[in-house]
Amino acid sequence: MSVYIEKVKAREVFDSRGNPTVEADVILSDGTLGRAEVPSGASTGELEAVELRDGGTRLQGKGVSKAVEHVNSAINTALHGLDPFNQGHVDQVMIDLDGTKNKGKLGANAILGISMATARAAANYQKVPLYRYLGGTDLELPQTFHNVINGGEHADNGIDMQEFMITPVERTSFRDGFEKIANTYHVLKKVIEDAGYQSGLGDEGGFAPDLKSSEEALKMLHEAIEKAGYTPGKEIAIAFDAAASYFYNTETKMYDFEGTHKTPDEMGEYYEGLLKEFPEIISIEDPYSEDDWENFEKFTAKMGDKVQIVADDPVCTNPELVRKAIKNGLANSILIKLNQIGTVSETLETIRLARKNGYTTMISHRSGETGDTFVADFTVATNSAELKAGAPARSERVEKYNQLLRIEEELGEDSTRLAHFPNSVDLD
Ligand SMILES: C=C(OP(=O)(O)O)C(=O)O
Ligand SMILES: [Mg+2]
Repeated sequence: MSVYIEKVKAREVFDSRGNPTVEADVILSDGTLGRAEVPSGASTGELEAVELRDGGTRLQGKGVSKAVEHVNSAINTALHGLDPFNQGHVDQVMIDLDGTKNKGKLGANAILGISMATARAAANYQKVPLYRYLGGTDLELPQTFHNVINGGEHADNGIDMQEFMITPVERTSFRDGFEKIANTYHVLKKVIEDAGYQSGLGDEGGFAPDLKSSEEALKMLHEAIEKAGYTPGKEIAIAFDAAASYFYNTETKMYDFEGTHKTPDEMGEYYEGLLKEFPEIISIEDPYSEDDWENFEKFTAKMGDKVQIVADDPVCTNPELVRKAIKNGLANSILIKLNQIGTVSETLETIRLARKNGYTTMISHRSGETGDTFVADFTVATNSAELKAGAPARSERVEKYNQLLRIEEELGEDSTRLAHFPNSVDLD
């Protein structure tokens, strides 16, 4: 082996919500450095790998000094001398060292930081971009989903659904699609202000007006798309993440949604009503709670051939849970968040599993982000065709899109195919 891992180390830095997070370095024997920063969610699935925080887990604002210490001591000792090009082995050594099912001992934030930084170091050593190192050739730019109105856990307003996204659906370059998204975002600000609401921002850079309902938010998106000069569904479509675990009542098994108490069936009727009112909706994430697989499955059986149905909280990027989801027909698409499972190789396994079984995959940022653009390269490398990384505003979000602009420049515009559901079969 010509080059090996000499040393790994980590430090506490801060994320877009001002909370501490892990930055990890992998240094190779020739001095090459790979660096990565770990994001952090707010609407976390119950079964996510553990984000280790000082004085407990998942408490916003708590430090990550224990996770940092695990990198600097145990992980550093275990990885010394390993081949940085054998990502699977590096990840497995950390999984074994941790020894728990949920990475609760060392912390998924410690392990993921080093896992991502290892891939970066290997790419840097080969002097190739990360997307090229991880993905090889025959790559395509993704369709991007932009959360422009924030609700639920991501904003302090009256909207219970979490994310209202716009997405370019024309067969065009990434740059052209993104420009249309940015134009719509600016018009949306005016639509919100003209309706008498504040246009302050939520966690993912979308506006967080104090609307009373999700339907009102969708109406505003529809209006903004038209006022920006586009046809809803033709140039720009709509997607939403209901993140329904947030408004599910585990005792009554009802959905306490925007002042109503809906049965699961009534929730389904509500979604169907939205699809009728806004035919430009092409993707729905987490329409039911992570504790309500039965109704999630029922909805997919009924609506899965009409709209993309994405599973996030119920499966947490976990290959075992994704296997169960596929067997049960839970959804037709899987949301992919690296820190839900905690290593690059396990995330790749989940993606392969989903794809082999006809599920689409949407790579995702977290609501607490950093300037790290790993997910942009990762989406291209895995030909995932879909990425959600927040609004076309706020640098921790926009940096991901700017990285895609750079990648498109390198790959050429032919790399943008916009393989969007349900028209994902390229026939012309
Ligand atoms: C990106 C999301 O939010 P968070 O990072 O808070 O889980 C999501 O729920 O899809
Ligand atoms: Mg989600």
